[in-house]
Amino acid sequence: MRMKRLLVVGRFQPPHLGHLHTIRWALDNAEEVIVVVGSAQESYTLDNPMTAGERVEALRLMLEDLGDWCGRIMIVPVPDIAMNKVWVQYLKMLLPPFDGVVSGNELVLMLFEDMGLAALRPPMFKRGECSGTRIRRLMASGERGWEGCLHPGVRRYVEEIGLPERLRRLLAMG
Ligand SMILES: Nc1ncnc2c1ncn2[C@@H]1O[C@H](COP(=O)(O)OP(=O)(O)OP(=O)(O)O)[C@@H](O)[C@H]1O
Ligand SMILES: NC(=O)c1ccc[n+]([C@@H]2O[C@H](COP(=O)(O)O)[C@@H](O)[C@H]2O)c1
Repeated sequence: MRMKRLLVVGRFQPPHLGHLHTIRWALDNAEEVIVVVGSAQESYTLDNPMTAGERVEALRLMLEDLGDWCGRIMIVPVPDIAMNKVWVQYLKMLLPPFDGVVSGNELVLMLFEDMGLAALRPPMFKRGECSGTRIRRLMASGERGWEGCLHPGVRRYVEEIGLPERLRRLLAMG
């Protein structure tokens, strides 16, 4: 049965084609999708180089391709909290009502299941290539090979904000 509203949770550092695949999959399973930009307080670190605002902007560029579907998607940045047990309650306070989550993250799936909500694991898309960790590692070491995992709009955007250079400098700082 199609649900009313599902969350897609991630850090989106940066948003890549695997994420686009998962958001499409969530839209097949729910009338509306809320893309939760997690760890919104983080920026300018090797694991979380982009600000929440930059991630929101990049996601919007990527989701433009979904055309009319865009009206069914909300993007909400959410800072982390120290207490995992009440995280889903915290999301309930911040967001419109939702039926469950789409995620490949074990902790996220467990926290939603324990609250009696739907916890759906999406199929992976080119996981070997489309991984935030891999993309950031290549950028930080000045290598190419990450471009094909990004939507053209996101590719242009990360070059505009100087993300590869930011990662190189963060790596050099140690
Ligand atoms: N290649 C992929 N195909 C489909 N879905 C993906 C893919 N990569 C990530 N996802 C989905 O996006 C969610 C959030 O992912 P996240 O932002 O952690 O991306 P990531 O590439 O795994 O990043 P990182 O390597 O930095 O942890 C995951 O739980 C998963 O559901
Ligand atoms: N206690 C919390 O704030 C809490 C718990 C579980 C997941 N999260 C967040 O959800 C997101 C999950 O995304 P990833 O799958 O990219 O790790 C992360 O930003 C993570 O920090 C936060």
